[in-house]
Amino acid sequence: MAFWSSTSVFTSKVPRKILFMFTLSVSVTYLFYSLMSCYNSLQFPLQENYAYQGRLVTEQTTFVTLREKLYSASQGTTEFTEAERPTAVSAVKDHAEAEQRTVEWIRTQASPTKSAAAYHTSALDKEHQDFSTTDSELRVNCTMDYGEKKLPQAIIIGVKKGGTRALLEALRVHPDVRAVGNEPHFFDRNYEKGLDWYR
Ligand SMILES: Nc1ncnc2c1ncn2[C@@H]1O[C@H](COP(=O)(O)OS(=O)(=O)O)[C@@H](OP(=O)(O)O)[C@H]1O
Repeated sequence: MAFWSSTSVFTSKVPRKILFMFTLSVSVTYLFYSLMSCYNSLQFPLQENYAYQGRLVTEQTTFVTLREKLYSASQGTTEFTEAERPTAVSAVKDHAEAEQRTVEWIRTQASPTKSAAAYHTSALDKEHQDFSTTDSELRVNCTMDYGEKKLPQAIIIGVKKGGTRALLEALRVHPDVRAVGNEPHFFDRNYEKGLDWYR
């Protein structure tokens, strides 16, 4: 009595060439869908974004280093040299002034009437309390690599091909605007990662 495995019956009836083509097409299809599903993680940022992010990290690192040094100096643990002190103080002051100017600008732009201005001012103050990193939190929340992490003060929302990238690049030109390098897609793709990821 002869025993035939199902595989040998299959291969004996179907030409090997067709079987090979079928296997190949299934593999290619599988590979294609795998690439499509992880398309986002495979998206490489543009070269200029690398350059921009490099500049951003350098600036932020310098600022945080100076700020921490100043804090340490105020606590009496770090000594600035006479040459370093004026530069450090003015860098921190410039950054703080830039942040203040941005907040003032938002207040004036977003508040056409006096009552609305009062409303927005209190709302902004509340938001500042809720979301901003305080000086005491700064030492816990900031990393030396990425600087001070904050939630955004403005969000660009738009459909695909709606020109959001052009708007982002135009806003980025303003010296007081700090914009992300790539679109973070927090609300549509990364919402479950939470606010800590978003910062
Ligand atoms: N001002 C203005 N007027 C007309 N068209 C404009 C404008 N700004 C950007 N664009 C065009 O918008 C397309 C890019 O949109 P997005 O940045 O939203 O693209 S993306 O979906 O985020 O990838 C992109 O279109 P395509 O070149 O066809 O891709 C841009 O050329």
